[in-house]
Amino acid sequence: MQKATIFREYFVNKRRPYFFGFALLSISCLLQLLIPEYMGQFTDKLKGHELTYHQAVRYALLVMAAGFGVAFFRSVSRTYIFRLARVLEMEVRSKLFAHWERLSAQYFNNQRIGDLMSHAISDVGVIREVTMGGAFMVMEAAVLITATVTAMVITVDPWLTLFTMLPLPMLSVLAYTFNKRIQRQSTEVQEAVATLTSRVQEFVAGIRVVKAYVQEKAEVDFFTRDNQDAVEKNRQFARSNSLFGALSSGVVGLSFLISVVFGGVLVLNGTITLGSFVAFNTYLSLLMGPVENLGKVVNQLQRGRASEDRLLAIFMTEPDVVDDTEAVESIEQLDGRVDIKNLTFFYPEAPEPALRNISLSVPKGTSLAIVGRVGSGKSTLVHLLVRMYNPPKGTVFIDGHDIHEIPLKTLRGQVGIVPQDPFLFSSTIRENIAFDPCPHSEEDVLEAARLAQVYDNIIEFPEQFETTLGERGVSLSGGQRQRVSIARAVIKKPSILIFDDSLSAVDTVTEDLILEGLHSVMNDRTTIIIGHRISSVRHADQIIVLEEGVIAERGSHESLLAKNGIYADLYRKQQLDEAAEGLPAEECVEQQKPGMKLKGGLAL
Ligand SMILES: Nc1ncnc2c1ncn2[C@@H]1O[C@H](COP(=O)(O)OP(=O)(O)OP(=O)(O)O)[C@@H](O)[C@H]1O
Repeated sequence: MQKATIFREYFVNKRRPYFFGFALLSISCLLQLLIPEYMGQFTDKLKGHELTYHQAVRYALLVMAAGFGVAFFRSVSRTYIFRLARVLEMEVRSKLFAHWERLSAQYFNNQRIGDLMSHAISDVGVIREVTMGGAFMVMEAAVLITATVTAMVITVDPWLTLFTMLPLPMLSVLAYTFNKRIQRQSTEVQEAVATLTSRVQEFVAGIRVVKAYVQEKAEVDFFTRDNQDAVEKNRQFARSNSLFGALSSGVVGLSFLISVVFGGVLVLNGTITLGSFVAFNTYLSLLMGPVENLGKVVNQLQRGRASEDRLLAIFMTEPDVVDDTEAVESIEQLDGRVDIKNLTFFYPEAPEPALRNISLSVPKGTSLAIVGRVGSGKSTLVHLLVRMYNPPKGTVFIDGHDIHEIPLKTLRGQVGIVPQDPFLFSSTIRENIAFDPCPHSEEDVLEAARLAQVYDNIIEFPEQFETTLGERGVSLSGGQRQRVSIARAVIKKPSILIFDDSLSAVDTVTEDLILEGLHSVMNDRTTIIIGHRISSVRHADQIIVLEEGVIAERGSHESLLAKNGIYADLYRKQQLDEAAEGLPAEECVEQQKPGMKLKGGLAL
């Protein structure tokens, strides 16, 4: 996108409606010129004692009619132009949202929520102000200044007009001087507001952590500091604006002084009539508003440019995960065979790879479990399967297709991922579960909830599936949130189902019930499960152990125990932990659920 396209494109596309609004506004401006003319005639007649009662009433009515005409055409054109700007505001905001939706997870990793909100609200608002009030003021100033100065020259005196106009170029000098300062301060105000917004957002999202660590006072101090900073930035901005306004008014006042002194001399020596002098000063008062507005418009345009630059920077950010040119539209269905060949993956700008030389195969309908220490690359590996980030070409294959050949819509429609963070939207439980482009029946929602072992919890709420969740699902426990998140993935009946450590907040009994329940729907589908508990992964057809991005061990539960390596070590530690709690690892599940013996594979 080229520079300055938001305004340019908009004014080019809307040139006809703007021309119509401009025509209406011009009528209003021209009607305004009648008033000084009538005032001048009235004064001359009055001074010459020629004014009859009838003529006085006529002048009063003419001035009133002109006033009504001005008000009517001005308000119609204003409403018309303002409505156009509101449409632009809506369009830019929608375009921004749509663009954000196309950007990758990596983009959002590097952004503060407050900044994003400031772009969506403040910057788009400034764009609207420029095309609304700004455009209106520019049009009014252009017509009114041209017409008024012409009328002054023709109907009163060219020299008086020239001298009176002399101070006005100083306005341009002022605008130039204040130009940079106001633009910089506008950016600082936006940034301060963004910081404040981020602070509030983080505080609300992390309220439990704040309370648990008794950080209320520290948080209030941070907030107060940011709040004061925002006020100070706004104060500086307002100070520059009002100084600019005051100096502009001073310049206009100087014009009035010249008009009164020089015009008075012209009246005294008989060059112009008293009526012309009155008309001249009335013309001058008509000019004051638009000339002052020009100064405001300059400021507004500066702010508009700053906002436009920030928005263009977003629009010019190319999404790094898109359908490749080699994407094959005809791939609409996936069976679920996963092959990874010599995959080495670096996060952008990371010096070390997060994954090194990974090779593995997961046949359709089987299960793979991934274990490993914190930060060993487990989530990275599964995120690459849904192209949250781009794996190198020729490394990740599904059903034999390089993942880059699979349209994103197919890939993400057929691979269900239950993420580590079970984020829920502030809507009903039903809407959170049926969060899929494909419509789902009532029965599908209930079945998904049953499979995820959350049905019994939901029906205990007074509004059951219609229960509205607060932001991040605060009215649910961590385990319930995880299970609603599982229901959201299983309702899609994906060909590949991925659990990214998403059974950590449920007990081992519920975990087994979930896995066993899924067995019926996942019989010929592929499952990948990341888990820290051996109980989550031990039944998988194959297990890999990641260590610093490398597959350190692979095999079945039994073969890995026999190897007596990292996996066996982990297993022993977990057994000791559970024994310390008085609950032998294996006996625990089997004692609590007599008769339930998981079948081969991952019980899926
Ligand atoms: N978006 C990112 N940008 C840069 N580096 C990242 C990003 N996400 C993860 N990493 C790094 O990649 C490595 C692997 O992270 P990953 O989240 O895959 O680990 P993990 O095994 O899933 O850890 P955990 O068990 O804590 O979930 C870590 O060193 C991490 O710091």
